[in-house]
Amino acid sequence: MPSLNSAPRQPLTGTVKVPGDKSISHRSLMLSALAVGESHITGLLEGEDVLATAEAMRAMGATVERLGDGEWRVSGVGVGGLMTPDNVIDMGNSGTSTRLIMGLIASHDITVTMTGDASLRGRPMGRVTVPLSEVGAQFAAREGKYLPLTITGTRDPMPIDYTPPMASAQVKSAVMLAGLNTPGTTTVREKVATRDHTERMLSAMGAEIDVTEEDGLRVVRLKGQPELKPITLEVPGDISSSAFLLVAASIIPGSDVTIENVGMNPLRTGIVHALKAMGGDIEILNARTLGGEPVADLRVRAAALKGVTNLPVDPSTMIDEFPVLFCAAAVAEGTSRFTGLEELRVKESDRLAVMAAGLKANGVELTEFEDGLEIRGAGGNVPGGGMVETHLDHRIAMAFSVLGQRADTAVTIDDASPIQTSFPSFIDLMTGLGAGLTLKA
Ligand SMILES: O=C(O)C1=C[C@@H](OP(=O)(O)O)[C@@H](O)[C@H](O)C1
Ligand SMILES: C=C(OP(=O)(O)O)C(=O)O
Repeated sequence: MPSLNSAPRQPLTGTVKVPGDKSISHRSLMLSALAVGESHITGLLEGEDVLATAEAMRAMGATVERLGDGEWRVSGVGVGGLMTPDNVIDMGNSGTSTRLIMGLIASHDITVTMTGDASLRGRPMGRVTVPLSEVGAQFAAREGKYLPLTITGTRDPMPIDYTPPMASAQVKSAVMLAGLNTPGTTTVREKVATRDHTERMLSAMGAEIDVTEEDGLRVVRLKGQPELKPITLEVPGDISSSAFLLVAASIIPGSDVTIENVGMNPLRTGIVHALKAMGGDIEILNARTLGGEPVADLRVRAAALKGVTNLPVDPSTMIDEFPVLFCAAAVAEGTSRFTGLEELRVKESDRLAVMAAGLKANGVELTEFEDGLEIRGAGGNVPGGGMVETHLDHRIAMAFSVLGQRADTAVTIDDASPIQTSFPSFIDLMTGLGAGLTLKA
């Protein structure tokens, strides 16, 4: 369990690319595994979460091969062609792999047992077992809702019309993916629009998928049992990974960083708007489209950030970026107040409680609410000197690596290993730009 020491070194300067988008990488492997023919993917994120998806799709019969750095070839089994794996599948730390693959299995006549690490085994699965039971799948889960869990899909799936009670792209996608091998039309009605990578990719692969606005809801309808065409896809850089660089360069005086090829799907760009609302200096350059998704280069320069009490963005457009945004608020001048964030309590860790504890340990003043945090910014360096417990959460480890760059005394992160799940090159990339990050065995 290597710990990580974060202390200021020099301004961040340079031009970099971050690894491929995690959400798009997962979906590219799952959907190409169901296509008829050979798909070719470049820029795939080779973090542990996506590798867990690759292994699971292989275990269920697809041919998934790594050709080189980020370059993968997948031969699909066709919609309806998944097979029962000959062992338990281990999803590691990845909620997205678990919930989306449960959707795929639900409408296949196969049985799969899934497990994961201590973090994943504590995350709620009822949010997907409830709608997937309506489809006809059966579940045996620990305490009715946790991994390890055995799912038995049905040979006779029902198309459902489902309105998820929470804003979750994973729940929406699980239901849509179950709808793939289901006759008739599967419908999901979202109260709040969440990331639409599943919809975009299914449409690019030839599925009939239709998105409308009805009675204030975003309604997605998928016609079942399409033949999916294979894809040739270049995965854009992950804006959620870029967020650590955006905040770091904003708060470290003298920084000037350009991140090339960042995915700018409008349902993911909340962090850019949030930082701008705090006085951040971010330029969006060279906007273009790549593989059905908008991308751009982002130039970020240091700025004197101000606290924000009324964030002008929907939380779902930056849900994984709140830990690092809280660190920006800790350094900003004035008080920030973030609410409507109850979903953060069911991520890899309880991100409200774990961030509150780590910030307090480093001298930041704050109040924790049921659904958010109020953070009283230092208007400059935070005291630091604290030990942060990451609780197997990559975003916590990376957020505090960023905060340490504006601390009077170094910040220590107890365990850097979770960073491997989503951003394996994080420490090298940050130190290459000028950050002071040191791993301790
Ligand atoms: O669909 C996806 O790829 C994801 C959806 C989000 O989860 P929820 O659906 O639980 O909000 C996000 O936190 C996760 O990192 C990736
Ligand atoms: C919540 C996250 O991922 P997952 O739900 O896939 O574990 C994340 O990456 O921050």
